[in-house]
Amino acid sequence: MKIILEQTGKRFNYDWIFRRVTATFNEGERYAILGPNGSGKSTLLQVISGHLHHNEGTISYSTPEKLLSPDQFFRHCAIAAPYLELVEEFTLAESLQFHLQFKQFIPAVKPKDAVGLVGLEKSMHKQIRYFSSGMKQRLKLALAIFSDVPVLLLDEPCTNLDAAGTSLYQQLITEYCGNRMVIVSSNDEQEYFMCPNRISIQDYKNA
Ligand SMILES: Nc1ncnc2c1ncn2[C@@H]1O[C@H](COP(=O)(O)OP(=O)(O)OP(=O)(O)O)[C@@H](O)[C@H]1O
Repeated sequence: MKIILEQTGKRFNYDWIFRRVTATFNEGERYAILGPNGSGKSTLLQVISGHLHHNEGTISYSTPEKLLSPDQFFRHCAIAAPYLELVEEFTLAESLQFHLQFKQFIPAVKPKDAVGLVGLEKSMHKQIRYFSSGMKQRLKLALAIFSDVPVLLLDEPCTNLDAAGTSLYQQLITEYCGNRMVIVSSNDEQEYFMCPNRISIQDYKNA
């Protein structure tokens, strides 16, 4: 999978959040989008994911075989982000079952083992509405990182995690991301420790 942004810009009303972003995201590489609070990291990640439309420039998605239309890209990526909510009425078991209808897990992770890998085995039949914020985040990370897709998009992945949760996140990235493309939006080094490629959103302000 390759994602190419050319002269891409996004505005909300009359405010340009970023302009003229030209970047290539290559198969298997890891990228961090960096910048202070409110600078537009999350907006850029949402534009890349297709959740938000850009206002100028282009974004293209391609596999080695073909060009994908933007509405096909979601099948090839998994996202963990604070604004993507879990279904509160589901139990953990139901959440897992629901997710697996759309995206299978990587061969290294059997669905029955996934919950234990993120320390939630005791909550299998608890409704998500009764999960703590850190438990919800562990589940979001599991659903994204274990999904068998070539692109992982992670927005502030350690939000609400304690120190043990943060080291679990780092372990999951190290053990399960393999050769997949990972793009992290963050201002915390612990979240983007694995990303040699760094994009500063500040470079695209007032451009
Ligand atoms: N739906 C929206 N309508 C109008 N403005 C928005 C909307 N979403 C975000 N913004 C604005 O866009 C700017 C960038 O927000 P964004 O969430 O991308 O920043 P961020 O760099 O991810 O911040 P943080 O580090 O605090 O998460 C902010 O000024 C924000 O108020």
